[in-house]
Amino acid sequence: MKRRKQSNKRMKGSLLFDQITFNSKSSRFQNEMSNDALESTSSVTVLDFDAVDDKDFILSQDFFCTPDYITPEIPPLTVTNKLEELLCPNSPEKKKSVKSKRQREATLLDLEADLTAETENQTATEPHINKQGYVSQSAVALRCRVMPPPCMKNPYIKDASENDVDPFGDRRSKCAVFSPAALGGDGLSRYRTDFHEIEQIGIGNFSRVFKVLKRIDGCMYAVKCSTRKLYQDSERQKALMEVQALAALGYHDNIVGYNTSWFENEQLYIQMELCDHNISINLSSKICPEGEALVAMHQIAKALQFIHEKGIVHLDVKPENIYMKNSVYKLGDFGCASLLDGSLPIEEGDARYMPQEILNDNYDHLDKVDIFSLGATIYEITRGSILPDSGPYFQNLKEGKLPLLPGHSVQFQNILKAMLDPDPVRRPSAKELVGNPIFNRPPHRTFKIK
Ligand SMILES: Nc1ncnc2c1ncn2[C@@H]1O[C@H](COP(=O)(O)OP(=O)(O)OP(=O)(O)O)[C@@H](O)[C@H]1O
Ligand SMILES: [Mg+2]
Repeated sequence: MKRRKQSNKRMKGSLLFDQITFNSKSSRFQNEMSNDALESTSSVTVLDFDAVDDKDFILSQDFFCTPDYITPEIPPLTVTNKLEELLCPNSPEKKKSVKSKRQREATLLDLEADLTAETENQTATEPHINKQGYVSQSAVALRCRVMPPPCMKNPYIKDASENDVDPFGDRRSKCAVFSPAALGGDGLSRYRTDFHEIEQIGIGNFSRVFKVLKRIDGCMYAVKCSTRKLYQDSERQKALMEVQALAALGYHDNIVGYNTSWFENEQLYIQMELCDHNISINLSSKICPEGEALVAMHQIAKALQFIHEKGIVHLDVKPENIYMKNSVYKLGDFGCASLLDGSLPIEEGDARYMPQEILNDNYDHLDKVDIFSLGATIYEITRGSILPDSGPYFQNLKEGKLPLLPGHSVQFQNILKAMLDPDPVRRPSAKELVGNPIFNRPPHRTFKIK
C-alpha cells in the first residue's frame, strides 16, 4: 500500500515535469506553461520535482498550503526566491550550486529534518521566529496543517446534519476564517501560485473573470475575482453565497461547473469551468433564429428545473449570465441566488429582466421570477435588441404587452407570452416548460451567436 502511494507520488511528479519541460511541440499555452514552470522552479516554495523520484518528499502543497490561512500574530513572512533560503537557520550548511540529483535529495531531506525538528520543539501554534523576525517556511507549513479554518455552514443544504458539525470548533477563535490576515495579503498569492493568467474574458458589476491555466493539471479554467475588497464580514458572507449555491447544486450539464474558491487579499476568487462566451447581443451579433432560441430556452429551462427542485432560485437570469461552451448553453453567475422559500435575503438581479412582482417586493413565487427572466432573455436575443431599463416599453413588458415578433411561429410567440405573463401563477413552471411539445420539433441549429 505504502509502496503504491510512493509510486503514485513519483508518477505525478515526473509526469508534471515531463509535461512542462519536455513538451516542445508547443501550442501557445504549452509554451506559457513551460515558461511558467521554469519561472516557478526558482520561486519560493516550489520543490524540484526532478529531485524527488526516489525518496519520500514533502508535498509542495505543504509549502503552498493556502497562505490565506496564516494567522495574524506572526510578522510578515520573509519571502525569498531561492530554495536554499528556505532552509531554517539551523540547517546544515548547503552548497550554493545544487545541481546533482543526489544533492537535491539531500536538500529535501534537510527540509524534512527541519520540519521534524520544529514539530518536536515548537508548540503547534507558534511558528519559530528568530531574532531577525525570520519565520521558516516549514514552520508556516506546519501551522497551516494544524490550524485549518472552521467549516462553513452552507445555507443551501437544508437537511445535511453533518453540516452542523464543526470538527475544528474549539480552535475557531484562533483561526477565524474571516480574520483579515487569514485572507492572504502577506505571504504568497494562491492565485499566482496555482494559476497562470492568460487574459481577462469578462467583467460584471462586481467581478472580473480571467481565463487561466492551472499549473498543476495543465487545464484551462475561468477564475472570477471580486473587484471590490471585501473588508467586512457581512460583505464576505454575502459574496460567499454564490459559491455556496454553486457547491450545493452540484453538477448539471447546463450549469457552469464549479471547482473551488478562496479568499485572498480581501477578495473572493472562484475557480470555474471555462466557457466560450456569453450570449448577450452586441452590435456585431446577428438575430438569433427561432430554432436556436428554442435550444437555448430548453437547456436553460432544464437548468432552472434542476435548481428549483433543490429549492434554489437564480434571480438574475439574463443573456450576460448564460454562457455557451461547445454549443451547450450554461447558466452562470449565481451571485443573486437565494432560497425558493424566501428564508434568505433577496437581492434581485438586473431590472430589465425582472417581473413587476419582485420590483414590488412580492417574493411569493420566486421560481416564476426565473421563468419571466428566461422569457425576457429569449425575447431579447430573438428580437436582436437590448431590452430597455426604463420607459414605456420597459413598462409594457412588465405588463405582458409584447410587440409581435414577425416571422416567428405562433407556438413560439405563445410560449414567450406565457413566460412573460404579469401574473406569476399563470407562468409555466420550469418543469412544465421543459415538457412543452414545442421542444419535440426537430432541432434546427444553423446559427451560432457571436
Ligand atoms: N465560467 C465562465 N466562462 C467564461 N466566461 C465567463 C465565465 N464566468 C463569467 N464569464 C464572463 O464574465 C462576465 C462577468 O461574469 P459574472 O456575470 O459572473 O460577473 P458579475 O460581476 O457577477 O456580473 P453581474 O454584473 O451580472 O453581477 C460574464 O458575463 C461572462 O461573459
Ligand atoms: Mg453577471
